[in-house]
Amino acid sequence: MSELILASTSSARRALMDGLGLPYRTEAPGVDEHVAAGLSAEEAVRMLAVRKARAVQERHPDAWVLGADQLVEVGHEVLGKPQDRDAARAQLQRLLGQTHVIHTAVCLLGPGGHHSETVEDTRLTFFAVPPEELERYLDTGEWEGCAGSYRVEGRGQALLQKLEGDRTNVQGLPMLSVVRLLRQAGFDLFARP
Ligand SMILES: Nc1nc2c(ncn2[C@@H]2O[C@H](COP(=O)(O)OP(=O)(O)OP(=O)(O)O)[C@@H](O)[C@H]2O)c(=O)[nH]1
Repeated sequence: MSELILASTSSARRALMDGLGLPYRTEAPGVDEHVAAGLSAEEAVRMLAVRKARAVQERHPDAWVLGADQLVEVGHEVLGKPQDRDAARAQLQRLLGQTHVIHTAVCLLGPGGHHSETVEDTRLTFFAVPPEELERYLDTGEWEGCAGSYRVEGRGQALLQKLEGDRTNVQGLPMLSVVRLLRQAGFDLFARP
């Protein structure tokens, strides 16, 4: 198989791919992540995952390229990555005591016009915790770089009352789906190095 590129700057996505053990490298997609207003969260993440993968594939047309994007949906609001602590506080105040959905899209592009994609949802319910506990969680800094301002594999799991779906999907890549897309594309996941 020609090389596999993860079109991502996300350390969490890199950690998940490292766990799979396939040879790959990362490259920043370098795309504008704005999408038209009025798109559903699922439409937006799908569009952005394809946009990221295509941007890298244009630079490396013979490679396999995996792109991903994630948004948090709570009620009718869609949340991305917070810009600062105050934005992270506002996001978490919206999530505490509620159920929200993480939508993560992945897109696999390959030689010969291969294009496969999927969107996975994970539902999470958070405990309602007092403001002082929220401030202590913000002090961990886990909000930085995370859609929804928490890390499900870190101290954020102390906020978690219920999780329905693929936990890795919350971290940034739905690994059950990533494995399925790679196998369907013909990858040997235990190839000799
Ligand atoms: N470690 C961790 N990261 C999370 C969690 N929830 C969301 N994230 C990260 O939040 C980010 C979602 O924003 P995106 O716009 O999809 O991705 P990004 O960080 O800009 O990275 P790119 O792939 O380069 O676009 C990703 O990096 C996810 O890995 C979590 O529970 N744990």
